[in-house]
Amino acid sequence: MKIVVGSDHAGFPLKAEIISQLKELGHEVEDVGSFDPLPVDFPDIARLVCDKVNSKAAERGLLVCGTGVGAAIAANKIRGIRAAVCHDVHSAHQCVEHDDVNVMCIGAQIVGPWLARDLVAAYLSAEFDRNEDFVRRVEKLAQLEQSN
Ligand SMILES: O=C(CO)[C@H](O)[C@H](O)[C@H](O)COP(=O)(O)O
Repeated sequence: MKIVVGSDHAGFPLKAEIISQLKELGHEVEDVGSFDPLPVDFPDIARLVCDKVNSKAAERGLLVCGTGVGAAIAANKIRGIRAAVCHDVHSAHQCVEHDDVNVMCIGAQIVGPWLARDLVAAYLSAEFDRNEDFVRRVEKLAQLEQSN
């Protein structure tokens, strides 16, 4: 799978670990930064990741900031993006299965590298379940975007 990954300064060290894991798992990875630990604003990185997902340059996105929260807020403001902060393995796969999440956000100040590995593996191995209830709810999410 082609995965786009981005982080701010707080997520920078964990992003490097996640990229190593993705490569080990055989995924193709595009890193959109940041490329050093200097402060950078998470909305700018969220834009870069989400544009790659929306243009289908990548199938899924991963964002890492301090808590995952700012990255998720930013990503969810971009049309076509369904982002979620996931710090437990169940949410990491169910968010794809039920909600067709296309950008998962992780807080590097909240989870360690080993839990992050499990979160990433759960997220990437999950697929959207095209059950009519889930499809209808995701369509309603798109309608909410249009109504703003
Ligand atoms: O977690 C974040 C946003 O939800 C960010 O990664 C930052 O950690 C947070 O905004 C704090 O900013 P700082 O410049 O690292 O103090």
